[in-house]
Amino acid sequence: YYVWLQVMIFPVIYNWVIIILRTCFTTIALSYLPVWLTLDYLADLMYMADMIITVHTGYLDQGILIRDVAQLRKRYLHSTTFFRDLVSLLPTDFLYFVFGIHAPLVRINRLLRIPRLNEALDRMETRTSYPNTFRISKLMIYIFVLIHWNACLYFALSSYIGFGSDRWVYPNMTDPAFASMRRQYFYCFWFSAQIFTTVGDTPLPKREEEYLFMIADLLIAVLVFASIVGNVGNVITSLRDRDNVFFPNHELVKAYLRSHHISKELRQRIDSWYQHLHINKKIMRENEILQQLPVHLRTEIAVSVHLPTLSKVTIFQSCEKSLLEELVLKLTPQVFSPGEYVCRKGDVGHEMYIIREGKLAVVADDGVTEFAVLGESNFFGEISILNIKGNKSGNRRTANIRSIGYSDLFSLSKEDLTDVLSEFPAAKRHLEEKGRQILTKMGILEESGEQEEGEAEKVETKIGRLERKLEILQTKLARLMSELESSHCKMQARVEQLEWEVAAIEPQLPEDGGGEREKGRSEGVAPLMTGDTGPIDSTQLHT
Ligand SMILES: Nc1ncnc2c1ncn2[C@@H]1O[C@@H]2COP(=O)(O)O[C@H]2[C@H]1O
Repeated sequence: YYVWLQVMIFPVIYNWVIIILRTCFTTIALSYLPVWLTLDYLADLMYMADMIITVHTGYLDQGILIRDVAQLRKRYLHSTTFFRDLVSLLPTDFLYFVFGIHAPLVRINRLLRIPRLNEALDRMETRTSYPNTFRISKLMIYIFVLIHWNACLYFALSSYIGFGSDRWVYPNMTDPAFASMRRQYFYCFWFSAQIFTTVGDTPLPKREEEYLFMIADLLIAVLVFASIVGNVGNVITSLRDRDNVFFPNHELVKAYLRSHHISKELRQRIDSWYQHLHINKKIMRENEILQQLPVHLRTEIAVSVHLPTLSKVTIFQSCEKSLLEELVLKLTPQVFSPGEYVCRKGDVGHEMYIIREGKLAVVADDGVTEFAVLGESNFFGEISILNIKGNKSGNRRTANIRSIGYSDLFSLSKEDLTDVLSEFPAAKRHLEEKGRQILTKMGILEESGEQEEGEAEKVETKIGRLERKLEILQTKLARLMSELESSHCKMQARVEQLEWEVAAIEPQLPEDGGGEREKGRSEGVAPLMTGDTGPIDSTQLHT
């Protein structure tokens, strides 16, 4: 349907441009008559096909897609669209027999199909990846059609007043320079464009008709001019807004730095950081941008953008997809400049980092000795946030990490990491193992801590086992309770039934039946009835 809408742009624009052209420029109309007639009927065929396609196009009714043709037909036939479509296809061409073939104005009803053009352009605008370019192009098309109509009307008015009768109208056709068809159209278009762009370099009108034409044109021109300015302004604003959403606002930061007399060197570093972001299209505020989307779509986007990076990270390679999906939404992009420290030894750790791009060095306190170089898909900063048992440095950073060039990292906060790892113990063990290796190498891992940890682990396993057993026992108890309850209910029903049966037998017993009963009682037989009508209770029955 979307493709068809795009196809429909052609016949609609054709009618909007050509009908008025042929009406006003009779030479153009008559010279290419066979071409125009062919195109006319081709456009009519497309109009017809459009009506058929509309009947077969489903629509959403309270979120449900209706595709039933009977329903679709009913809806279309009862709509104003159908009426308008029908009028736009009325065979007004028969009026050629009355007004002659040189009166294409009889087809003016074809212009009624304009809503189709608007619908097509609206849909394209929402789908295009370049909405601003599209908006400007759309505006240009509208302005072109407007100038074209005005050009045609100017030529028609000139013809009515008389070509060359004064300086304002179209020059006399006897002048060979103005006789050709192309020159006629281009001159009129140029004249009309001059008015609409408010250049105002047109000859002064002489007659009242000319004044009226100019006044109407100038009024429209004001609107055209305002809409051009407004639209272009909107495009510029939306481009700036987009930049401000994608990247931190540079202008604002610059103004702040200036007002606080920040050193030139630092300002330059900040400028080059901004430059790096823009040139390499490093979007810093992904989470904010995607915030407006529903969670499932946000996850899908984040997964498709970042999963390739995450799945290259060793600890996450063996992880389930669900862990990565959870993780991916919690990552915050960060960019570090050359020579900048990501973390310094002894600082309290609040987050760990995954390297997306770039190189970072693990450096000694002298800032020169490099212990290791970390590259793409490596991670660091996990030791201080994992609470590894026996880690002498506690929650402090164990090393200095410095960015060699520009480095593009993902940071993951301690809270988010703890959240995710609580559900994925295998990944936690993996991370801790790597941390422990580094700590052992550095000699800052207490053995007793490790043993303690081992014991703690054993206790944890035992607790886990006991918890599971307790759970099983609880389930069994619940089952027994429900069985007991159901047998109790059955018993009660049985007793009630017996009561009714006894009550039914009672009146038929012989007179001395009471004596028998007394006898039975004295012999120790449990009584079934406490009175003549009173019910027995279940405890009595049990005894
Ligand atoms: N020798 C090393 N090789 C690789 N990474 C290291 C080395 N030493 C420290 N790190 C990492 O550097 C990080 C500094 O902060 P953390 O102590 O939180 O966690 C540390 C480790 O992830």
